[in-house]
Amino acid sequence: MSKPVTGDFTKTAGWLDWYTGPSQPAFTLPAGAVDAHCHVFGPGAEFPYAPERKYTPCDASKQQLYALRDQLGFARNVIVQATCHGADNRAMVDALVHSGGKARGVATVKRSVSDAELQAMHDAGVRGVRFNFVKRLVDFTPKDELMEIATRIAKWGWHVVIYFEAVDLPELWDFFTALPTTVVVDHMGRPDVSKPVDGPEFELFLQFMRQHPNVWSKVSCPERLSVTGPKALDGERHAYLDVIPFARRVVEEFPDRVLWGTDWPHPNLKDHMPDDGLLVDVIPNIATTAERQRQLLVDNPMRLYWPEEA
Ligand SMILES: O=C(O)c1cc(C(=O)O)oc(=O)c1
Repeated sequence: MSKPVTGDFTKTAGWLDWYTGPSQPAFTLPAGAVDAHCHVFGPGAEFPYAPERKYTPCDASKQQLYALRDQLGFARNVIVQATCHGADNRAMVDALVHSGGKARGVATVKRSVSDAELQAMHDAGVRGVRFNFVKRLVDFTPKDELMEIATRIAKWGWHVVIYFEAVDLPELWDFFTALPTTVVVDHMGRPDVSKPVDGPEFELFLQFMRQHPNVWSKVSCPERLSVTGPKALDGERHAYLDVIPFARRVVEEFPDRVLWGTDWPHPNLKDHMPDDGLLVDVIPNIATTAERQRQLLVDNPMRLYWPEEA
């Protein structure tokens, strides 16, 4: 893979660029596997980063994403609008239309979005909107605006992706449970994995899924959630052992409502940048049978993003 650059923009201090030359995973992905959470950044010279962004990344282009897809053995991608592009979805949509049908997307929109714009995004392959509640990433959007958007996009059969921190779930519960669509939680609602997997905080998240069959979860981002590692670097094929009980619990209880994604190019990691090949090798530790792996990587994402083929 080519090296990361940042054209016209200055990266946030301490920014870690994505890992070049990832390992070949030891785990062979099932045929038709979907990387259901990844991003494109710019390139900034072509698709400028949003003025209201909270970080400036290195560029991570569609060509670089698709090279990674092919190397790791994924068949398709779901490209999630990154907050550094705000509600300007051009980079993500451009990646979709140049994917040869192998990518679908999740957008960020404002109340002012027109039906014609939603239809154009649908035609390009967008199938959801993302609502972000992580305070370091976005400014606050009133819940009535978000509910209005959710009600509108439901007409296109889209779903809502939510990103929040575990401590904020009680306050957001009423809003989340009132959403009229399928709801997909990013990165298991960011559990604090130094707390017990059977403790009250993670139990609340499991209750959220148990009580609401429209709620799905991405069991992604061990590299972001891990406290004790070991890191997916230097040939380590048993990485992030502290996150595995959390992800495995979700996969075992809700096998038909889980998704997995690389999260490439891994925005805002401060500690290390994982080798994406070694990150793929975490999958068989969280989905431990061939059937669970096929549900996680093929059946579930196909049902949500390519229902016409599933
Ligand atoms: O935790 C994060 O920093 C992060 C950021 C973004 C984004 O900026 O869109 O997306 C993610 O999935 C995770």
